[in-house]
Amino acid sequence: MLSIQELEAGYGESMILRNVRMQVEPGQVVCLMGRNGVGKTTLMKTIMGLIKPRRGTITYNERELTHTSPDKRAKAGIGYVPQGRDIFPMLTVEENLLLGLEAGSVRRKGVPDSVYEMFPVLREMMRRKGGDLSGGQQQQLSIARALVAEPQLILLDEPMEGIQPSIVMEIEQVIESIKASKRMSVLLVEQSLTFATSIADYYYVLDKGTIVAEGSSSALSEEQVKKHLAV
Ligand SMILES: Nc1ncnc2c1ncn2[C@@H]1O[C@H](COP(=O)(O)OP(=O)(O)OP(=O)(O)O)[C@@H](O)[C@H]1O
Repeated sequence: MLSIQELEAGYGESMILRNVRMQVEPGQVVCLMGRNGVGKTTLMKTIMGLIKPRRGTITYNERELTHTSPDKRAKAGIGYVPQGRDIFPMLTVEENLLLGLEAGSVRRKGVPDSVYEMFPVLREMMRRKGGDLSGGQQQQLSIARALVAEPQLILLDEPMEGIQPSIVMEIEQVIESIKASKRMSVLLVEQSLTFATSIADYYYVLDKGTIVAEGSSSALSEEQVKKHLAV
């Protein structure tokens, strides 16, 4: 479904990603791991079209998207939840979610019930301002906002970062239920070995802008993680 070949991208003169190859198959949960600063966010942004690659191709559902705009990629069915929680603090939870509808290609008036079923707390807080939610709830809102557009592939950049363990579990459950629904693929940046081996199907390790290890998550050993991820 998503296929990346020989991708090179960066900022101005500085090339961050070199010769990146990656595949995400329909229904797969793929975990992208790597130390701080190796280029994980740069890769997610390049997939979403926020950074223009210098070389290589990005193909999605047999369509080449390498040079298309971020909104065309969103309309093609790619959802993106950036690192940090970029919700609109002055808008209500419901208004934040309705904005998510604009991104996709689905014509719908309201927030689908399935999204509130995944995040019951957002239904309870529908009329509250986004800025009044706790950090974990804002993270749930930012994932839910991407889901209302009903993407086929969702990119999640460190969704578990800096949130309390109980919310981490809720977000893991959401990812598990996305996986169980078999309607969406997930590509997420996550450092936890437990997550990578328990929920993800496949993993990639990025180091200095290139993929240095990959494989089925069930075969991911602590030794490999230590080798590639220890600081
Ligand atoms: N806007 C930018 N302009 C120039 N350099 C940047 C910019 N954003 C990131 N970089 C550099 O690109 C490199 C890769 O950063 P990136 O954020 O992709 O890494 P990361 O693996 O996601 O790290 P982290 O886990 O800390 O988020 C870093 O050296 C960073 O300093």
